[in-house]
Amino acid sequence: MLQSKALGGEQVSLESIEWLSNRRLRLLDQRRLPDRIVYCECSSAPEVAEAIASMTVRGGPAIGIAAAYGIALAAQAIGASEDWNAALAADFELLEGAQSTAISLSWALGIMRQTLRKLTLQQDVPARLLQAAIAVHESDREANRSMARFGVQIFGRRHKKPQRIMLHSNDGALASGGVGTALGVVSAAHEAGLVERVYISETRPLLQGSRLTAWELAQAGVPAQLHIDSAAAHLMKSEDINWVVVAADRIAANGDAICKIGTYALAVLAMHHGLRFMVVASSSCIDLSLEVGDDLPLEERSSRELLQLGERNIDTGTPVSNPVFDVTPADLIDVIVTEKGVIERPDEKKLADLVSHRRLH
Ligand SMILES: CSC[C@H]1O[C@H](OP(=O)(O)O)[C@H](O)[C@@H]1O
Repeated sequence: MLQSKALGGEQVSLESIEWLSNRRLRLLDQRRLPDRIVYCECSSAPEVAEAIASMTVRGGPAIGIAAAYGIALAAQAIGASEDWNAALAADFELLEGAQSTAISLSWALGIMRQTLRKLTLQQDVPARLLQAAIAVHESDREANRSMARFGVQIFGRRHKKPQRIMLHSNDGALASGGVGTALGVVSAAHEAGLVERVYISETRPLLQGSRLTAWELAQAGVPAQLHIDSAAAHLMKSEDINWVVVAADRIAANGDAICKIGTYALAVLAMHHGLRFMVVASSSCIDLSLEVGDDLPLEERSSRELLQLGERNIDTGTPVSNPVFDVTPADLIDVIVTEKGVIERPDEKKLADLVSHRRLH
């Protein structure tokens, strides 16, 4: 069990998602962290869909796991049916529509659909769907461990001295079913003595970096400092940083990575300043049906995220653009770390090989 302390000092589990025995899904409300520890309990698929849309639960893998449990909740509420596909159709559609960028959502729901197709009416469908959701959760936990191992090997193999690493957004335990993707690699590398310092960008407008990553790394005892997003270039120029390490919500067939808004800028800056650029994501994030990253419509969120400053409304009537993801071209990515192995200088063939094999190494 991953533990952490809230700002008030009480011990808190970093598990952002927990299935409770009374057929409820408990979510750590990530909007309230780090100063408030608030849980919300879902008992239906619509409640889970709302938790995803409102970013109560966020982060690609965590969203997929929550959606899988959402189907389990729906099946338990139905109890018995002569036609489970029809009975669950609306819940699947609602959950699929809750977020459109993180492929983990559609991937997890695909696993649930696949499970349902293999079940017969003589079987306990609600129980089997819950088992499938638990398996989705556990497979992500294990994938995180594999990615952390592969990432540490890269740092250990290439570098004699501990590294300085820049992070963006939050891709740790809160955003996953285990230790996280990019943050899992960084935490494991720190335990191996391979991290000198981490530079965390606050990640406006929802501050995934300053609220969540800073909180996770403080609990892990990783030396880190926080900066505003627009300080990244200055720090790369003046601080001898070695790596940028990020997660991806989706990876196109040619290796373009769709990640949190601001990641593309960091990749361009990393190229200019001679830093290496690592993307950490499970192989299920690779979308071979998406030829290039720019083919994916990028999500925009409400202008309120920019115009509501605490109690203050700073709306001047100026039109707002609030894209929440962007595309980092494959040629700016040095290495993609997945649970199956590592791809250096990603390209279409290497990604297709990775997807078709159980493991690369
Ligand atoms: C891929 S998991 C972490 C993922 O979460 C962030 O997005 P959001 O906070 O909007 O869910 C960011 O895109 C990271 O890539």
